[in-house]
This record gives sequence, structure tokens and C-alpha cells, in this order.
Amino acid sequence: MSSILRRCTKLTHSGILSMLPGSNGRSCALQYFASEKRYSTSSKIKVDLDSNTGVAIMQFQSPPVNSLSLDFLTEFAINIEKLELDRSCRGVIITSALPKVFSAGLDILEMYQKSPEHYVEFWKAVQEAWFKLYGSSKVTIAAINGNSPAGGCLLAMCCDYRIMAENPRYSIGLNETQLGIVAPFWFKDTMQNVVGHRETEKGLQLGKLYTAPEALKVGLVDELVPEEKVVSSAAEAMSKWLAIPDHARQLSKSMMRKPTIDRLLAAREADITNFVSFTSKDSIQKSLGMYMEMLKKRRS
Ligand SMILES: CCCCC/C=C\CCCC/C=C/C(=O)SCCNC(=O)CCNC(=O)[C@H](O)C(C)(C)COP(=O)(O)OP(=O)(O)OC[C@H]1O[C@@H](n2cnc3c(N)ncnc32)[C@H](O)[C@@H]1OP(=O)(O)O
Repeated sequence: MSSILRRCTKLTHSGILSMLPGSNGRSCALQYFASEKRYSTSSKIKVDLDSNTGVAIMQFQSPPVNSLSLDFLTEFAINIEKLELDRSCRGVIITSALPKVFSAGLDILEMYQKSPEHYVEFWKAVQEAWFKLYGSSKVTIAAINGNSPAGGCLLAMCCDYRIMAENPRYSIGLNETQLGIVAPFWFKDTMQNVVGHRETEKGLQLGKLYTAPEALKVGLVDELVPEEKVVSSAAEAMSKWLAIPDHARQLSKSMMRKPTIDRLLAAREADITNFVSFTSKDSIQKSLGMYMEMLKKRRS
């Protein structure tokens, strides 16, 4: 991994990168990885695995805002699973290829005016993505290079380490209550495991979107770096995590996360039933419809 950084630094200093269109530290890291094995090319997510370092970089590329649709979540779970089974992969960096947004969270259209059967399928995909990422034995690092509300925040919180662009206009948090909906218990558990009980209680009730500096202050993210350095800093952090023997780190991770995972495993079906009955309520549909309208108005 340090070879990646040395190479990025060399290129930046030599000015070669500045000759490339849209070049910056972020694209340097991406270009380096891109020169390695293209692991998977699906429409919404790109994965490159560097066979020398064992580090995969997963880029979300689903315009306009990387919302977590059924298709996106399915692709995501498949990719994480594939990497999990690949013994040559030791770590995964998750980031966005789109400007200004890491992920806008669950795709609201998947929860709006659809059939109960659709809600079941969608929620299973949300659960599956969480199981795969939260339960991954690999080192996972979120390189958060844009806004990351709700489900986007959940994905980042599932990772072992979070690095966010220090842009104060970017925010992250579980803002569900602002939409008139409620984050399920395992979203809450995941947040509580990151920032503790008190901050989760405040954050969840208020549907708080933390600015990048606020997120650092409460421990929702671990580092803030200039936007162009988010991916190279993630690569640097990764090298530290990979210096620990895998078996010892993996057992420690599993020991910390197993109770949280077991809790959803035991309540998987009930959680789906809750989601479907909650989402199907007229009042919830009305709230979601109003929220989508608000997003559109804000745009115009
Ligand atoms: C008690 C039992 C409980 C059981 C469980 C019950 C309930 C279910 C809980 C479900 C948990 C939900 C989790 C979620 O993740 S909900 C999603 C929350 N997400 C948001 O609130 C983010 C909304 N979006 C934004 O704030 C912004 O879009 C942005 C991410 C900051 C990006 O801003 P900007 O670059 O200015 O883009 P635009 O706002 O202009 O958006 C571009 C188009 O994308 C559409 N959009 C945005 N977000 C979403 C989304 N999450 N899903 C679907 N579509 C989205 C937006 O409307 C624009 O569309 P247009 O081009 O057609 O106008």
C-alpha cells in the first residue's frame, strides 16, 4: 500500500497528474487501482482489485445520487460477497465516483406506491447488504467524498474506519425522522456501536445530519482530509490496518460485531413484516410523497 502512496506522491510532484483532465489526489489513487485487475464492472458499482496489495476499491457510480435501489443493493451484496470469498483480497475501500455525494441512502422510490411484495423484496436486499458488509472479515474503509444521509450513513458506519472530505457542506447521519419514518433497530445498533448511546439517542430523534466537522467531533467519522485526498488517505489508513495479522484482527472484529448481527438474524422475518406494514401505512406514504416533492422543489 505504501507503494501506492509513493507512486501517487511521485506523480503529483512530477506534475504528470496535473496534465490529466480532472486530475487530483483522488483520481491518482483511482487511476492506480484502475491499472490493476478490473474485478467487476456492473452498471452501478465498479470494483478494482490490486493483486499486489490485496486491496479492492469499490466505486459507486449510479447517477444522480447513488441511491440504494433494489438493483444497486443486489449488485453491492454480490460484490462484497465475491470479495469475501476471494482469499487474495484483504481490504476494501468504498467510495463514490460521483461528485458531491457518497450515497443519498435508500432509494425512496422503492418505498413509495409499490406493492407489499415489492417492499418484501426490497427490504430483504437492504438486510442482505448490511449482513454482508457489517459481517465482512475484510478491512473495510469508507472514503466519504460527499453527502451521506440515512442508508448512505449506514453503509459508512458498517465499515471499520471512516475518512470524510473536510468540506463543511457535506453531511452525514441517520435523518429518517425528518422524512417521517423510523430507522429500524439495527440501523440504531450500528450507530450506537460507533458513537455510543447518548449521541445515537440525540442523532436518531432529531434526524440529525452532522456536518463533516460535527461528525468528526462525535466520532461518527475518524478523520477529515481535503477532498482530493480522501481515497489516498484511505489507502494510507488501510496499510496500517493490514499490518495486523488477519486472523487476530478478524476474530476481534467478529467478537465485537457478532451480538449485533445475531440480533437481526433472530428477528429477520419480523423486521421484514414490520417494514412492510409500516411502509404501507397511508400516513407513511404521505410523508414519503411530501419529502420527494420537497426534494424536487428545493432543486427548482
Ligand atoms: C418501527 C418499525 C420500523 C420498521 C422500518 C420502517 C421504516 C423504514 C425505514 C427506512 C430507513 C430509510 C433509510 C433511508 O435511507 S431513506 C432515504 C433518506 N435520504 C435522504 O433523505 C436524502 C435525500 N436527498 C438529498 O438530500 C439530496 O438529494 C443529496 C443526497 C444531498 C444530493 O443533493 P443534490 O446533489 O442537490 O441532488 P438533488 O437533491 O437535486 O437530487 C437529484 C435527484 O435525485 C433524487 N433523489 C435524491 N435522493 C434520493 C433518494 N434517497 N431516493 C430517491 N431519489 C432521490 C432527487 O429527488 C432528484 O430527483 P429529480 O432529478 O427527479 O428531481
